[in-house]
Amino acid sequence: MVNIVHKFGGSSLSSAERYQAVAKIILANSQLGDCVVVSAAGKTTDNLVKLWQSYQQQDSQAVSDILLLIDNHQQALITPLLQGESRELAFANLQADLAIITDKIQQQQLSEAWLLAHGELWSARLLASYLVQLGLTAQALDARQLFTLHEGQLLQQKNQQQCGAYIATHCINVVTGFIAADSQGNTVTLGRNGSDYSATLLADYCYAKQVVIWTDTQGVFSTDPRKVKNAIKYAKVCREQANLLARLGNPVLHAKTLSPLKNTDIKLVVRSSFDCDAAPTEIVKEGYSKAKRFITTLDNIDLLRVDKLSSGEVGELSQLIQHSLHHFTKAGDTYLLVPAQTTHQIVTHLAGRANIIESNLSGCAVVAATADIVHLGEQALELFDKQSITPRFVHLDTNYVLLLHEQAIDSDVLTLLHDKLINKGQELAVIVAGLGNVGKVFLSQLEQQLQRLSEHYNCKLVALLRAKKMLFSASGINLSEWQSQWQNEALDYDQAELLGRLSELDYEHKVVIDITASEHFSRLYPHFVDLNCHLISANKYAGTADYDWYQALRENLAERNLLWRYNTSVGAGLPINFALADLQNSGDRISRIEGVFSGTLSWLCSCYDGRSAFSELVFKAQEMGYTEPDPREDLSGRDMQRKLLILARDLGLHLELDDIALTPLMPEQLAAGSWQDFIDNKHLLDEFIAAKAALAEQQNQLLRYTGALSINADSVTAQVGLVTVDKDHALASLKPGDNIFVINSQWYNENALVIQGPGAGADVTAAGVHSDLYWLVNNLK
Ligand SMILES: NC(=O)C1=CN([C@@H]2O[C@H](COP(=O)(O)OP(=O)(O)OC[C@H]3O[C@@H](n4cnc5c(N)ncnc54)[C@H](OP(=O)(O)O)[C@@H]3O)[C@@H](O)[C@H]2O)C=CC1
Ligand SMILES: N[C@@H](CC=O)C(=O)O
Repeated sequence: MVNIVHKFGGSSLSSAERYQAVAKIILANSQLGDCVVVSAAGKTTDNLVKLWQSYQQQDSQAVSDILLLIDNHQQALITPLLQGESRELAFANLQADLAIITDKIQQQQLSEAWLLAHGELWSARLLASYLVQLGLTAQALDARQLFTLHEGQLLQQKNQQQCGAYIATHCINVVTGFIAADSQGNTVTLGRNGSDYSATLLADYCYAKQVVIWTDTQGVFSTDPRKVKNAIKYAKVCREQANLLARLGNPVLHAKTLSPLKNTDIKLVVRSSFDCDAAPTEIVKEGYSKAKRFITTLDNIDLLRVDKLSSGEVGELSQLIQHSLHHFTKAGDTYLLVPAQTTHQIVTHLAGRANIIESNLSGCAVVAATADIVHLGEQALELFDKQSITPRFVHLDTNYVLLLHEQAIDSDVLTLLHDKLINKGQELAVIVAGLGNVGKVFLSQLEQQLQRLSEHYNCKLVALLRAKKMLFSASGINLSEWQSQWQNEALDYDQAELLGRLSELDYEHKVVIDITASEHFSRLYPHFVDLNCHLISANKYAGTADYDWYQALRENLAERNLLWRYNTSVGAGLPINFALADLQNSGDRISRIEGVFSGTLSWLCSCYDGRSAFSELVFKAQEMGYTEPDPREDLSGRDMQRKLLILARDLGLHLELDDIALTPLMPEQLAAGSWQDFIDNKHLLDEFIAAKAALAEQQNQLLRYTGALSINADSVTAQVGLVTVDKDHALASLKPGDNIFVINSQWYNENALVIQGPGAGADVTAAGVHSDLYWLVNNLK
């Protein structure tokens, strides 16, 4: 059974290295029975077209030059790819083909389509032989055996039978794109982008599940990414919009390509063969994706008014000029938008029924949801007015607006237009994990905050996750009644379901906000990144995971242009990460960070005076929401050790957690066992602290838990642990619960930069997570 039909265009096969890359893709993404449709390699079709023209002009010198060029090019592909007998056979076949072509030229019997077909034939033969050499079972198939047209119409039943007969289930079928046969067996071509069409036809005839168009762009973008740097690549586009874009001249997909998929469930995917890791665009059935916004530019366009134009006729004209055409009705008249170089052909064909209304115009079409289109049209006109661009023709339709002018739209104007019309329409899906102490406060402020953010960006809360349950609503959870929605609709927590739901989310951006304290959840970050999610973490586990994992995560994020904020993982809401980033970005070199980085330990040390047991204070700190879910994470010094590691890595240091020396604030035997075991043995903690405090008191000193990171030219040292300080020391008067970060750098050398304030607590931490979300939204703008 055919599972996938892959299609590789000419640029994907332009060199021997590209063939190798394509073979790798096939190896990784195919199973036996799948089809691979190929175009002519690199510039082969252009060369064959030149050969045809030279033949027609009877320019024999040019004919032999081009034949030599073609021969050399094919040899340059065959030589490095094939070895031994298969290389010899490929050379022999090529020479035989060139001899027949030469013979037909001499006999004046050359036909254009037959000649052009060689490009695809050579690609299919070479790729199939190369796959066989790599150990795969593969066969090359000539699509003239599969697709027959009679008077320009596909013979559907016959073609389906032929596909059934020739497509083998035991091998990879490498099929020539672009070509078919007529009912007499003569070669015909399927026109511009014909190979894409071959792929979707084949998928339809073979009941394939999916067509993957491997190309040199990464997918379908909101506008031309070569002209607008921040063009958005969409993960999903519905067929109706893809069709409209194709008719309006968007080069990624041709309207014809989509036609065989009508009324089928076949998935169409556009992927880059040059960057296989890049997320693709999926073209989905109506209703499976929300309408997106696009600006597609038009150049050298003529506008014709045509009497009584039927849709069938538009198809015929499109076939005639080998180009998609768009027609529309305005005030009872039918208009046709045509590439200026084809106007003559069309006007002649329509024999007096077409009038040229405007010629040689440029402009753009803004495509969007019906509800937005009037507003977007007005905004576009306003912007053009400011740029002194006067429209010659404007047409507002249900899901697009067409604006044609004399001046071409340069990339500066297109960027402005894109910022104004497209970026504003983007949506961010917010997924919140963790509804504990901090998460609940964060959520209680979210409705108001999303309102505020909506001035910059549309954000919707689409998922809430807890340890055992999760709630999804792709269209947005109503924040004023999320509790009842949770009660009625929350599902059992299931990791596969969670990842599946995230992958289905049809938003321009997604962010997972991790307010759990779960190491297991942090281990899902690479999956979230694969699903194109930005990350915000209050959770410290990912930032302190082993270095290789951490580094791979960072690299994956960077490759996908995704952002990761984790300001609250150190110092709760204090802007410590901002400050360090700022200093480094301004060229400063940080040499030391020291201080108190635990709200819990700060509060415990400051409040302990021996009058109440230390363990009672621990329970109080837990109640106040300062501690980690298991307060031993704080008492062990581990939480503070994690914070120092996060800061160290932010300074570019390649440290692991255990590179930071640690002395705990509790006896070692309390670390093991359950929290109840700890409670049962709390006297051990009380005695441990009382003894330390008494010793300190003898020196007229106090207990403090501090950390320090020192970076010298030849060494880095880092530790967290219990110290004693004089009663007049700055740390002695630290407000209970406050953190303090004392930063020395090249510029803050003698006189350190100090950041101080509450370092734990649900309110400040939730505020810090909101600050990260605000930062993210601003950076998405
Ligand atoms: N408290 C503070 O002052 C500060 C805390 N932080 C960090 O914020 C995070 C949250 O702290 P806090 O709110 O106090 O912790 P809580 O223990 O109060 O809340 C943790 C939440 O995470 C949920 N959870 C646990 N495992 C998973 C999982 N696998 N998937 C989804 N949800 C899960 C829990 O679910 P359930 O409700 O079902 O148990 C709970 O809702 C921690 O990482 C902490 O280090 C950072 C700065 C300051
Ligand atoms: N338990 C932590 C909370 C913040 O990270 C602390 O006390 O600092």
